[in-house]
Amino acid sequence: MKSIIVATKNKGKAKEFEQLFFRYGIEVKTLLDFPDVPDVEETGETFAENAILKAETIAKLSGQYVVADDSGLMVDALDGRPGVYSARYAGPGKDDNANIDKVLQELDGVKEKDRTSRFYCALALAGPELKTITVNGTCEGIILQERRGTGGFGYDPIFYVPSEDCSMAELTPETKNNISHRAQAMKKLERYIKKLAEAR
Ligand SMILES: O=c1[nH]c(=O)c2ncn([C@@H]3O[C@H](COP(=O)(O)OP(=O)(O)OP(=O)(O)O)[C@@H](O)[C@H]3O)c2[nH]1
Ligand SMILES: [Mg+2]
Repeated sequence: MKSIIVATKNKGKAKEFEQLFFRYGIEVKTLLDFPDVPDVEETGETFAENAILKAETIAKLSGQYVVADDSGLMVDALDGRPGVYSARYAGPGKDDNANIDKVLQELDGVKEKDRTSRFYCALALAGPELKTITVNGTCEGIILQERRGTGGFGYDPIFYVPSEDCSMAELTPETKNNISHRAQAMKKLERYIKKLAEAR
């Protein structure tokens, strides 16, 4: 296998997956390369359900091996929100900035020790003659009072990573791809990816 489809229309994720799969010599195509493919509705109640939904739908359509990512931010003081609704937290049509504003507003007055949170990533691998595989990864952090850094995407500017002493948006792409929830999940998928890479 020289290439794989990652069933995402998120440019930030697409970039990260290009780098993550490059390590295995695999080229990534995303749904940004196939603009006519309709959105897969994320009707699941969990990250894993949504990742399976996206991977299996696109695998069926394409007949190829597909990885899908469903991920999000879970804030303890908000009972785990934004959670599976992370991409659309501030409402339909709103962007990353509006989502960040909503989280900061909801945490207004909450002390640092109570601003604990984590990013969660579920990955599903689906394809011909393959029982769909799901894995997950997490990354622990603290929600900052204000934005820091310009890298990454989504909630990265307000997500402080204690082990690196900076926000996720201040990390180099290489470091984010070594420590992130997505990187942790990819490590668990590694042996399956390697097998597929060798098989074709
Ligand atoms: O700061 C962040 N750093 C990350 O590393 C990260 N990973 C996920 N997220 C947030 O969670 C949503 C996923 O929702 P999601 O899995 O449905 O993806 P999406 O709708 O953006 O694209 P698609 O893959 O479904 O096409 C995203 O939009 C982001 O708001 C992140 N935020
Ligand atoms: Mg989505």
